[in-house]
Amino acid sequence: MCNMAILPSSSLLSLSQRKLIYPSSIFACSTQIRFQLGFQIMTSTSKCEPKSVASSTVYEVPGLDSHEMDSIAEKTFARYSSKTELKRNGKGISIVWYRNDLRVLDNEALFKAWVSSEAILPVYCIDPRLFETTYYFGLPKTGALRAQFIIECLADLKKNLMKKGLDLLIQHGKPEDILPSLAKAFGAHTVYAHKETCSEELQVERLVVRGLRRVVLSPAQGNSTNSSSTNNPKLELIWGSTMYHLDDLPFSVSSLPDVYTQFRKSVEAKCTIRGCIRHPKSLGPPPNIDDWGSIPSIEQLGLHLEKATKGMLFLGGETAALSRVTEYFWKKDLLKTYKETRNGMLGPDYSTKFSPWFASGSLSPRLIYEEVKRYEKERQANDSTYWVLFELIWRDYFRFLSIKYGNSLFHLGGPRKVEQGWSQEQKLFESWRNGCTGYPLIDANMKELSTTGFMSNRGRQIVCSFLVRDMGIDWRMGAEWFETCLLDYDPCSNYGNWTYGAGVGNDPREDRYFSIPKQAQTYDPEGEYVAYWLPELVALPTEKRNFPGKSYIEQVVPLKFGNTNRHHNQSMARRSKFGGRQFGAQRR
Ligand SMILES: Cc1cc2nc3c(=O)[nH]c(=O)nc-3n(C[C@H](O)[C@H](O)[C@H](O)COP(=O)(O)OP(=O)(O)OC[C@H]3O[C@@H](n4cnc5c(N)ncnc54)[C@H](O)[C@@H]3O)c2cc1C
Ligand SMILES: Nc1ncnc2c1ncn2[C@@H]1O[C@H](COP(=O)(O)OP(=O)(O)OP(=O)(O)O)[C@@H](O)[C@H]1O
Repeated sequence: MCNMAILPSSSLLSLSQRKLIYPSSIFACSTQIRFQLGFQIMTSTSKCEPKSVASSTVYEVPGLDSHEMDSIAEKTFARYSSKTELKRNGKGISIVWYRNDLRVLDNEALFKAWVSSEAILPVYCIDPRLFETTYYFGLPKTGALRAQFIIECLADLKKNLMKKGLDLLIQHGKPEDILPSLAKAFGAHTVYAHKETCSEELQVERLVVRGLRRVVLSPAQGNSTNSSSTNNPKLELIWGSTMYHLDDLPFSVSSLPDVYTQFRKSVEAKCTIRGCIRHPKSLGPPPNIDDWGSIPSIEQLGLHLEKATKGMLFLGGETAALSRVTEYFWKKDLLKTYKETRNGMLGPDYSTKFSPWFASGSLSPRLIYEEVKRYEKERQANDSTYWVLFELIWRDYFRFLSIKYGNSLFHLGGPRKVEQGWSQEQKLFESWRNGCTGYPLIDANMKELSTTGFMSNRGRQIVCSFLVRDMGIDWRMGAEWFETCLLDYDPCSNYGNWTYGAGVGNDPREDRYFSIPKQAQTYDPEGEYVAYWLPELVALPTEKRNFPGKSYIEQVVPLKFGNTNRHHNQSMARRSKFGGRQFGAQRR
């Protein structure tokens, strides 16, 4: 085992200190104005109306102080703990292998480990493969912003496990090396973990199983019911990443409908969502361990973050996740207007911002389901309260699709094996990645992504369409850049949405062109969003900010359909050359 020095809490960067650093060449955009003077942190007590947003505003998400967050977490833990006496009936030690499920609440792997043992050893492996490069284009596999977010998740998980009478063992290395050696050292009979669905993660699962097979436990340590003396620890994988459970689907996953609406209608009519797993008050004791390892700093991971001066700053961990739920649903009472605001781009409150915590597993979608139902009972039920669940069904759908379509999700032709010519022109791609295309709406979104690790759903659809349709660039380059940057990176949702956006997804009807002039007019009519990210546009009249002409950098490519004139809208009904429709407005 190789442990790194214990991280002093002061070395966890405070929210307002973060900014992703990339090699300077990536940001070789001469017109970029760095606006780093006198920024202001917005918290829940600040007025954060998008219209009055200053270019230097930093929004903490959630916008609550740590005292309030701790109190929210404590109350939520109490609400989601078991009200009845629960009994554990196992023997020996079991291991919980934490992966993308960095939470205590509604964690079935943790619960099963508790039931089946006398002591649980929770472990997280800092897998060096996560800090290598993306598959095709050699970009950083995990950017510094997401790495920092995960570091915070781990620190918070450790704290919450300790409150439950446990701890978190941090190990540096590959799970297939670490878990068998821990199972051997502790005589653990079972390793519990949440099941993943994409090939990189599945390969690790296979290697862990292989490693565990080589460990021989004594009959007293094992979980085998037969009398054989060759008793290996087992890997027990549990489904826990979706709102609808895989086993509850009304069809086998290989027969998953290729049209989302069919999937949604079918699960809504035929399935129920399971209640959250409720834990006992204490999950202890943990096994006796002298050195629980240390959470690495961002520098120890070989990455670097610069102090952030604008945009949203997310705090990792279950405590922050539960606090954001309380803030968005209960404190700010925003759930009731979600459907009207969800296509926004500026500020923390137009949408839930739950995705980074879903991706790290700090937040369970079933808990959100229960909270939506509670809100509907205690406050009101309307289209907006339903719509959050509607979007979560999309998330489920992409997860199930990743099982049905396997690696084709990552291949150029996608699940439909579409044959089409794509460009890999580096210069064009870099102008997109760096936010130097000459189209303010694209540039602002791309700068938001690299600065904060987040981009709105609206923005993601627009920049995806621009890259694949207007530039004709290989969509996997865009998907891999998202993989590097996104705090909420999830292979299923990311590659699923990219294949849809590129027109190679399983549903041929989801093949759409987003007209930038039309999108700008509809979603940023006064140029507030672009002016926030591109301060050089602030001085322009509001109606010119998205259409700055010569006062902004030159456009790197013409638009495929229509010009950049803001009155452009006549040609919207034309069919695209890709066979797809051109969309000026909302996707769904
Ligand atoms: C090209 C592209 C790439 C994307 N990559 C990712 C990704 O890697 N990880 C990720 O979580 N989402 C991804 N999305 C989906 C979506 O943009 C984000 O989930 C959403 O913007 C997160 O913000 P929010 O939590 O405020 O969402 P809200 O609007 O508040 O929605 C609530 C939740 O519903 C789910 N959801 C909403 N829209 C989608 C969607 N289109 N697909 C899947 N789930 C959805 C998310 O879990 C989200 O947190 C991508 C979308 C596009 C177009
Ligand atoms: N979690 C993940 N995140 C990103 N990419 C993933 C993930 N899991 C699997 N992939 C991608 O799945 C693909 C698997 O490729 P691999 O070579 O193993 O299988 P394949 O189907 O034979 O592909 P190919 O024919 O392109 O070589 C790669 O593109 C890999 O990046």
